[in-house]
Formats: sequence, structure tokens, C-alpha cells
Amino acid sequence: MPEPAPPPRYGARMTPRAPLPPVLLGDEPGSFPYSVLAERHPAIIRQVAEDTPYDPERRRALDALLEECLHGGIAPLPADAPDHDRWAAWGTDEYRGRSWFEVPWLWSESYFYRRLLDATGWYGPGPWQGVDPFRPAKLAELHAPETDAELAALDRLTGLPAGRRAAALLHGSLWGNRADLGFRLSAASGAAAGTTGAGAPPLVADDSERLWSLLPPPGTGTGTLCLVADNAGRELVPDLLLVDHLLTHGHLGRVLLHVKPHPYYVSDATSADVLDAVRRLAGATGAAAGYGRRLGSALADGRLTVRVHPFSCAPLPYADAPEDLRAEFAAATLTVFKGDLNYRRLVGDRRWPPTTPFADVTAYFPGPVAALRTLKSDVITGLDPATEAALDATGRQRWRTGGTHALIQVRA
Ligand SMILES: O=P(O)(O)OC[C@H]1O[C@](O)(CO)[C@@H](O)[C@@H]1O
Repeated sequence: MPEPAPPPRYGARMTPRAPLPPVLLGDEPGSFPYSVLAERHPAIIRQVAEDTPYDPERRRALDALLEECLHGGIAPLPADAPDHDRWAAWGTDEYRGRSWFEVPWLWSESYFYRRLLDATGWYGPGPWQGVDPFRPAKLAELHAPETDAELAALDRLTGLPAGRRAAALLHGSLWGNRADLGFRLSAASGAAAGTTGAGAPPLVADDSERLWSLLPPPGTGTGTLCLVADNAGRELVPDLLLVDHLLTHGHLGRVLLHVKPHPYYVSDATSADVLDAVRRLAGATGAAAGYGRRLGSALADGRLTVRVHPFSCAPLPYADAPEDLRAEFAAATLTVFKGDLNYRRLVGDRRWPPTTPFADVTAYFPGPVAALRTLKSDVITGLDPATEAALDATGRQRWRTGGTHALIQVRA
């Protein structure tokens, strides 16, 4: 695939107001971004080394990456890396030698996962080429007893009217976003998602009615949905259940499922993960198996198409998306962005005042767009003042990052 032209940097198409609020950096000890760079990334390196018996060379590379991230300056990709030039345009030329904590947080996080793939040998040549370092964790989750219980619950949906089933599946897909393995690594270290806090609704914005109104009525079967997926396993499974419902009930003729071209942010879905999820469903009992069979047929006849655009792993906001991707979004009936990272990239990873209208920050987007996300980082827009006040009255800012709250936001 030819290299895409270097995109404009950091939301040049974003014009809701001038000046834009500052981009989040990771340089403030005690802040959430700082803790991700200083604690979560080292924990992920340790987990990867534990999960797979990498050889001494790979282990040395992982140790070197850990040292560089914490104490060194950003190194570029090897000169022969297939995406060396792309990353040079995306920022390694500009940030080379700088501390990982001083550059935009979105950038340093994304580059961390790219470098982790180098350290583990994903790009080869050699025996580790194409070996997903996160696969052991992803498979463990896909085959966990909790997943069995979630699939068994589908039997109870069968008797519901289609509208109620659709609403349940939408919420399943939304809250499925809490199942994020990178997030759980730090939740396990004390920041676990807990209660929502008295007086604060778990859904901080709910445009679900508008979302349904943007989809063609059942039986028409003409629209195209772009679903920009997030995590594999227990998030992707409910995403796929929703996709099946929309295709089977003729809301849509086609779904373009955007997944990552390579392993990313621990549990982000790749095409291998889509196949694992569909097989998991097809191999289950009860209603789940029917979903799996239908999804397999939809993949085979093209109604469900998997996309792996390089920009899906870019360290940049969607305001900087290349023209081919913008054209695909422009042609869709609706584009749905799943998850926290995609939200950050959709609205821009900035210190937005929480009541900044979602419609303003997504005004650059070339078509109708929706976000389904549980809140796992500081970025938030589109709150009404009463909701913001209720959340702040909980006395802690954990509502922003703890995964206890969620939103459905839409811009038509
Ligand atoms: O899987 P999700 O919902 O995109 O969440 C990943 C989130 O986890 C983090 O790595 C830390 O919260 C964020 O950087 C990112 O937004």
C-alpha cells in the first residue's frame, strides 16, 4: 500500500473556537497521563514478558524499551521498518530525543505500542514475526466464564420485541467498552472502577434516540454503517451482536468494521480477533451460535467488511485523517466510534471545558457521527452544566477515568 501523504498535525481542521485548549501531555506527576506513562506502560512490558517465553534477544529489547520510556529520549523506528517514513511524518522526526513525558500524551502512548511491537519482533524477520504479544491475554478473556455467562444471557433476549432487543444490544456494546485489558492492569493496582457516586447518572450523555433516528427503519436495508471498533473479546463480541441485529433486521445493507492493522493498546481488535470472536459465537450454544453463523455469512458475502487502515493506529486526532478515510466516513449513513481512545481522537486529546458542545468539536467530521464510550481518560465534551455539577459534587475526579460512567453522543 502506498504511503499516505503526511497529515496536517493535531487537528488543523478543527475550528470550533480559537485558540484551542491545550493538548494533554504526560509531564505532570500525579496526573492520569503521567501515571499511564510511568506505571501502566512498565506494567504492560512486564506482563508481555511474562505471558510469552520470548528469547533473550527479545527480552533485552523489552528491557531497553522500558529504560528508554522512563529515562531516555524518544528513538526513531529502525531505518528499515516498513512504516518508518509514515512515523517520521507522524512525529518521530519532530520528537526524536525528547522525553516521552514531554510530547503529546496521545502521541507517546501510541508510539509506545508501536515500539513494543518492534521489541517483541512482530515485524520480523524471525520466529516472532506476526506473533501478537497480547494474544494470551485476549484469548484468556474470550474464553473466560464471564464470557460464557454473557453469551448465555442472549437466550433471554430472543423473546423480546426487536426494538427492546436493539436497545439492549446497544447498551451491551456501550458497556462492553469497560472490558479493556490495558485498563484492568491499572484498575487492579487500586484504581478499580467502583460506584458511580451519589446523584451522578452512569450515562452522562444519552443521544441514543438520535442515534436510532439516523439509522434507516427496519426492513429497508440500504444504509452503510462504519463501526470504528475498539477492544477485542468482551467488547468486540457485543459490538458484533449489534452489527448482526442491524443487518438481520434490515436497518443496514452493509457494515464496514474498522479494526487495527496490528496489535495495539493491549486489547484493541485486529482482524484475527474478529475471526476469533465470530468463531467463539458460532461455537457457543443457544442463541449465540445463531449470531455467530449469521456473522460468518455476512463476512463471506461482504455485508460485513473488515477494514484495516493505517490511520487507525495513528498518534493523531481524526481531524487529521487522510482523504481516503474521510471519503469513506463521508459516504456512510453513520460512523460509530467505540471506546475511550477513539473518543480522544475524535474530539481531540485536549483540556476541553466539559460543556463544550460535542457538535462543535466534531464539526470537521465529514458525515453523521456517534461516540459510544465509557470514560477512562480526562477528555470530555458535550456535558450539560447540571450533569457536570452532579459529577463534580461526587468530590473526586474519578468519574473521568474510572470507567464507571459512559456516554452516547451523536452529531447528525
Ligand atoms: O480501550 P479504550 O476504551 O480505548 O481505552 C483505552 C484507554 O486507556 C488508556 O490507555 C488509559 O486510560 C487511555 O489512554 C485510552 O484512552
